[in-house]
Amino acid sequence: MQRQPLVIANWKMNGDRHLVASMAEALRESAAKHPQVDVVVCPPAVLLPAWQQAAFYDNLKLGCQDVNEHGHGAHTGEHSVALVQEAGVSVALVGHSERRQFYGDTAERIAAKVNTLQASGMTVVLCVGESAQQREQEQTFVVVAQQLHDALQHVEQCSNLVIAYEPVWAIGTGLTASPGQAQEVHAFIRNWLSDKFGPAGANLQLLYGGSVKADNAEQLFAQADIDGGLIGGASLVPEQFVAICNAAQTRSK
Ligand SMILES: O=C(CO)COP(=O)(O)O
Repeated sequence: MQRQPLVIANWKMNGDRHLVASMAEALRESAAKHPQVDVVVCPPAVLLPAWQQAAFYDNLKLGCQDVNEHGHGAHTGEHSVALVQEAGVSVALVGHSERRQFYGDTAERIAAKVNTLQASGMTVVLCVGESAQQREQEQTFVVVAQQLHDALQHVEQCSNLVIAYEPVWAIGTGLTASPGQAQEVHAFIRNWLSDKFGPAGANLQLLYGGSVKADNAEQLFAQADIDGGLIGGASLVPEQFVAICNAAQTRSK
């Protein structure tokens, strides 16, 4: 079965209403050039209403960068699944390395978030990836397998699940994994998912993230097990992001 290409913008703590307007317009204008590509934008939560107001096209969805694992209550500063859904969100990133490193996303919390999201029917984009030191010590596969195991240990069926491989050393550094390095880990992840979930696991969309730009996207997306990208810096520049969406379209041909 052919997997639909998918490109996700992670704006992190960047952007404003003007960028929402210019990005929405650029995407709308280019939509005809990437009709087979699912595009998701994950702005900071306060910009979700601005995105909701911006005109939409069929394959564009809204995402959030994180959610709280609890349903509601005294969790100052946090957003529940119900709150982000109210803002039009249907896709959530979970376990981004910045949240793992700096904002207390332990393996247990990540698993709890995955479970809460799965129960809601939202699409989970689980982020995994090794640090530079772990790669040097040849721990990449061990680390990625452990992260997958920890996050998915209570998950029995894998609908609405996407895995993003984001090597920490490639995020925001300009150091992209080579297509070969990225493919090797994606193939490993696909095997792992196949072992756990069977054919449905083997057919999940897998994304690469880490310094994807307009000029390296096509080569990365051409790899057998890479179905698209999770884009940080380049998702803040309309021409760059549109070019990356166009590169994903070539994959589906
Ligand atoms: O962390 C990322 C996306 O989630 C990748 O960020 P960059 O594309 O800026 O390296």
